[in-house]
Amino acid sequence: MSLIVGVPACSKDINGLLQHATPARYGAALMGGAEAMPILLPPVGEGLLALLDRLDGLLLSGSPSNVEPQRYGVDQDLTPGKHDPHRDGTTLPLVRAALGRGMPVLAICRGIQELNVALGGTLHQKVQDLPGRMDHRAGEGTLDHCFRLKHTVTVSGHLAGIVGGTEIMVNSLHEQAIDRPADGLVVEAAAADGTIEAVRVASAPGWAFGLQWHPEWHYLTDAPSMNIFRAFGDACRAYAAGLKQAA
Ligand SMILES: N[C@@H](CCC(=O)NCCCC(=O)O)C(=O)O
Repeated sequence: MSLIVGVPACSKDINGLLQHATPARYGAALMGGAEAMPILLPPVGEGLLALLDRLDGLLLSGSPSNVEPQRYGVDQDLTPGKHDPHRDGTTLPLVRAALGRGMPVLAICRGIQELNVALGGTLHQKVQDLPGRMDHRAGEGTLDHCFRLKHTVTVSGHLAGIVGGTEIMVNSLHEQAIDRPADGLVVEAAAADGTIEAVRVASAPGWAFGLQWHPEWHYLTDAPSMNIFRAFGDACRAYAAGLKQAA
């Protein structure tokens, strides 16, 4: 039976109509890399938790929108107008519930930021404005340019075993990043400027990682990216089998 991985959508105004959407490449990487079927989850809030029994994994995708700062106790909003409260109101409770039941979670870019906030951590709102930090934004140009492998990250722990090394090149398309990691998160990748690039949810019973970069963009041509999706698919298969055994 096919694995089913939930992908919460963003709430976007497209041509004057409120729509639920996420880039198709996340589903493509789930099918091609994890051998799982993606199912787009509308960002309708906590009611979505009722679907968790039907899912074998959860992928939190990237998005140009930022997590609302008041959700991590910060009043000053440095990116007004760049938020998606419907998505925040869905992904934060959803990822907590998924982690609690040991469901595999792969959180990418905005996803790692949601993961951290959901578990009680905080974010930098404009990393490029911090002293000593690189500009982690994509810059201008074609999509291939924006998603190019841009800087190295030093990888450790379980993730180093998954990607097959302790130093890899990653793309970089973000202005926000983890400031204070939530309790229970283990940092397993960092950029040379100290920016946290990956975490493992050590406090979760299941396979759960957050990545600040986008492995879905390179999953066909970059071994670390493919390894991440294969490991996620293996974790989802084991989770699904375990639930069947438990049933
Ligand atoms: N908005 C956050 C997260 C950035 C992010 O997810 N970038 C990817 C957007 C492009 C895409 O997914 O197509 C931040 O800026 O830190």
